[in-house]
Amino acid sequence: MSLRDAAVRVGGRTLWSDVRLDVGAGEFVAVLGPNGVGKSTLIKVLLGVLPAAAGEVRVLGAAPGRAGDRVGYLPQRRSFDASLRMRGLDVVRLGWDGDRWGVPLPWSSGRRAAAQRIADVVELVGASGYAHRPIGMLSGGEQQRLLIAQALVRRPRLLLLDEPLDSLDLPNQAAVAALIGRICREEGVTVMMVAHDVNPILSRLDRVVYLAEGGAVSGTPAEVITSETLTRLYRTPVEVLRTSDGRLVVVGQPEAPAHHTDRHTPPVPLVVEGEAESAGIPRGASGGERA
Ligand SMILES: Nc1ncnc2c1ncn2[C@@H]1O[C@H](COP(=O)(O)OP(=O)(O)OP(=O)(O)O)[C@@H](O)[C@H]1O
Repeated sequence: MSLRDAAVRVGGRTLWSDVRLDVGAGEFVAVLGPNGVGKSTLIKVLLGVLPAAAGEVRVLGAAPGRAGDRVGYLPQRRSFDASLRMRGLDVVRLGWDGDRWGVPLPWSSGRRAAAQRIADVVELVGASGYAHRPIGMLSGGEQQRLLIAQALVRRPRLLLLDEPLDSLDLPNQAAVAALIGRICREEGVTVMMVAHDVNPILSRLDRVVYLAEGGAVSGTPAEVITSETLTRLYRTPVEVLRTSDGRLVVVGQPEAPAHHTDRHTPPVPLVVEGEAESAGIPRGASGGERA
C-alpha cells in the first residue's frame, strides 16, 4: 500500500492531509490515534469506498477498490443477536459467496471446493469446535475468530481489520492478536489493523501509523511511539511511559475535535487520556501537570 500526500474529507471537513505511507507485502501495521481522527476512514479509503480528496493511493498495485478478492475486510465490531439462528459456518460462507446470487448445485465441484476452503479457514482460526453452533450463542472472542475466517476465506493478500480486539476481554485480545500475527507471518498476508490499544499487538508489529488532525507519522513502534514524536505530531505535550511489564501508556494524547478547526484559528480545548472531558489547556501550553 502506498499513500502519497493523501487527504480525506467527510461531511465537508478535512480529517487528515499530507499523509505519506508505504506498507510492504507481509507487514503487520497498526493504525493508532484518538477517537474520531479518521482511522476507520483511512480503511474506507484503502477499500475504495471513499475517494481520497487529494494525493495518490495504491493498494496491491492498483487503485483502491480494484484489488477485488485480494483484499479481506473486517468492519468495526458487529454484534449478533442471541436469537440469530445462523451458524458460525454460514457466517464464514458469506465471505465466500455472500455477494453472489443463487444457490450452487449440491454436487458441483465449486461447492465442494467452497466447503473445503471454509473448513480449512475455520480450522486455521481455531473455530472448528464451535463453528456449527448458532453465531448469536457464541462468545465475543469466538464470534471474532469466525469473522476473521470470513475475511480470510477468499485468500486475500491484504487484510484490513477495524478494531478486531474491541470489546474482547484481555485473554481473548491476546488470543486474537496471536491469531492475526500468525496469519500475517505464516500465510504471508499483509495486515493493517485499527487499534485503540497497541499493547496486545506491540511485539508483533512491523510498523505503526499514528494519525492526527492534519497528518500522520509512521515507522517502527520504537520510532513512532515516543514522547518526542507524538508531541511533535499532536503539537501538545504527550508522554509515553513504559510499565515494568513492557506495556506502553500514552498520556496526554488529545482527542480529535468534533468540529473542523482551521489550524490557524485560536486554540481549541483539549481532551486528555481519552477522557470525554475538556482539560481546557490551550494548544501549545506547557501542560506539565497532565503528564
Ligand atoms: N460519511 C460521513 N459523513 C460525515 N462525517 C463522517 C462520515 N464518516 C465519518 N465521519 C466523521 O469523521 C470522523 C472520523 O471518523 P472515523 O470513524 O474514521 O474515526 P476513527 O478514528 O475510526 O474513530 P474511533 O476511534 O472512534 O472509531 C468522525 O468525526 C465521524 O463522525
